[in-house]
Amino acid sequence: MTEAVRTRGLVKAFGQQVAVAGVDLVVPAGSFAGLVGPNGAGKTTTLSMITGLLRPDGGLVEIHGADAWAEPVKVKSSIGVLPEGLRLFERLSGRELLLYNAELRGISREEGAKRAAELLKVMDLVESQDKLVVDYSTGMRKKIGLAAALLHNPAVLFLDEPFEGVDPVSANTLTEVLRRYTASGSTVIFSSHVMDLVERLCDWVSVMSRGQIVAQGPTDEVRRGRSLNEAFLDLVGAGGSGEEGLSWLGSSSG
Ligand SMILES: Nc1ncnc2c1ncn2[C@@H]1O[C@H](COP(=O)(O)OP(=O)(O)OP(=O)(O)O)[C@@H](O)[C@H]1O
Repeated sequence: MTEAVRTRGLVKAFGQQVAVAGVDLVVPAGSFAGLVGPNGAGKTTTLSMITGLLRPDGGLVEIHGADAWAEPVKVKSSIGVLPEGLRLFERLSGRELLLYNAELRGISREEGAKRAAELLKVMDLVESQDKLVVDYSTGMRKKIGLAAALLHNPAVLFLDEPFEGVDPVSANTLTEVLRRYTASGSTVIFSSHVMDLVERLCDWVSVMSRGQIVAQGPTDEVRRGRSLNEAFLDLVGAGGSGEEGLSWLGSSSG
């Protein structure tokens, strides 16, 4: 198995708060991989350390065998990132954003313009290509962010909650684009809370809880005959039963 991503003992604390407590994440090349976990499990922190946005306190990140923090230029040229919060260049139009990204990535103007036009078409953003990104809706921002992340044809694509705020038609488009991309041997890793989506799309899943990987492998092996949602609840604990407290809620006697 060729590994697209491997982390060894990845650690990050914010003051007293240990966000990531020794993560060994593995994703085989060519996977459509899901990273799932409850709120605060450490998914964003882990993805930020893998993609060079946040320096780890300890541990190792390897992308296709290269140390991401020792060889940042080499590794960053081979990855695409759709980060949480989507910090984009707001005062550029969608088309300008893609052309600027192409230039930053060292792609020729002609090739950049061609790729930008194709991506805008696939993402159904042709009509909005001259609108400023600041005026884009949430879903449009996700789509232009994904287009920018794909422009240089990276070997590995990291997406933090790519489907959040995206309408079903656009989600279908994104899915098709990503499926085509992984079918050619590239790797997608995305974080999500939507278990049905992860179960439907992903052939590999890593489950995080309290800063650690609690299960990881081919989706069918992690599910073991259950739905992914059931497996997830078993693995991370279903949390509060909801039977205690809130006795006042729903009472209409007052
Ligand atoms: N910059 C920061 N400063 C302090 N604490 C942080 C910071 N970033 C993350 N944390 C803490 O680290 C823990 C993990 O956060 P993280 O955002 O990685 O979780 P997550 O799994 O992505 O959660 P969610 O699903 O809610 O997005 C949380 O307890 C969070 O409060």
